[in-house]
Amino acid sequence: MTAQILDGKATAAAIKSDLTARVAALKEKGVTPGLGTILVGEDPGSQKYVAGKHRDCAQVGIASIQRELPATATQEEIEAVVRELNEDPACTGYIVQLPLPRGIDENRILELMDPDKDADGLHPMNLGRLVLNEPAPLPCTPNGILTLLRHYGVEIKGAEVVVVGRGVTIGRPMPLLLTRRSENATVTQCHTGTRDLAAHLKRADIIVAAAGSAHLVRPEDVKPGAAVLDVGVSRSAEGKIVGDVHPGVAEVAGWISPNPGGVGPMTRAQLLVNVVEAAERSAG
Ligand SMILES: Nc1nc2c(c(=O)[nH]1)N[C@@H](CN(C=O)c1ccc(C(=O)N[C@@H](CCC(=O)O)C(=O)O)cc1)CN2
Repeated sequence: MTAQILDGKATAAAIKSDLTARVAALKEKGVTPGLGTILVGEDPGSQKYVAGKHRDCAQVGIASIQRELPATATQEEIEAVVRELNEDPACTGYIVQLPLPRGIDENRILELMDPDKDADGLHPMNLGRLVLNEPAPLPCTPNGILTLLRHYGVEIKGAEVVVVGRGVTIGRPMPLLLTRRSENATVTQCHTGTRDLAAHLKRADIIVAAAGSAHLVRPEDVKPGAAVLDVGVSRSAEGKIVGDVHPGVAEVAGWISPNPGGVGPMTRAQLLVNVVEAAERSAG
């Protein structure tokens, strides 16, 4: 039997349709949400993701503020743009597209952001709030994954979840979201230091593969019926996306997120949710 598709594109479209109405209601109250993006360098992937974020904004009525700097930009030059967006009243929320070029202190840039304008939920204060179980904007990819699982009725409560990867945008925050009382999953975090990845994967009801290692999760590693979310992005010689999940996993899993068309569109939708929620808070 072939796995059911966790269709991120369709689910994101439904979220955007709801947000369009909420943005219209905000505008009637005199509040126009505005998303700022800071893109440093010419990485084609990052350029594509940022362009997608602004396309989404146009669709739902959010204003766009785009700042681009060359790959040669200094720490001080990037920080100056962060300060500018902190002060700009038209910018109600913003993101710094990651990764930043080598040599730039990413953590210092994130720390400089106004936490109330942090649309990615990656400011240390907001990550701390997540640890402390306080309200905060949630990191977009992990929250998008949860929304996708809920949308398709995949049982999270009590599930054994294996998260592969420990990056700041997905791997680190994902277990924090999954182990909240509202989710109540049991999480194992695997990474390059994990001794027997296959043994962990075989026990999982839900796998979140975010290692960036092509076809790391093989069909023989997956428990029949498991939900498998493919977050990894590697590129083939022809420039096509190759995920962390081998295509043969679709014959074993109960649910699978396509890549592209799964978690990526959910990441973008969740960013818009964060922007609209921040604007709604400011509108009172
Ligand atoms: N500041 C941030 N930087 C990065 C984040 C993030 O959440 N905040 N996550 C990733 C990149 N990312 C968002 O920025 C992102 C990745 C993928 C997609 C997406 O829609 N992908 C499409 C395929 C696009 C393609 O063909 O290349 C899909 O999966 O269908 C959106 C956003 C790292 N940086």
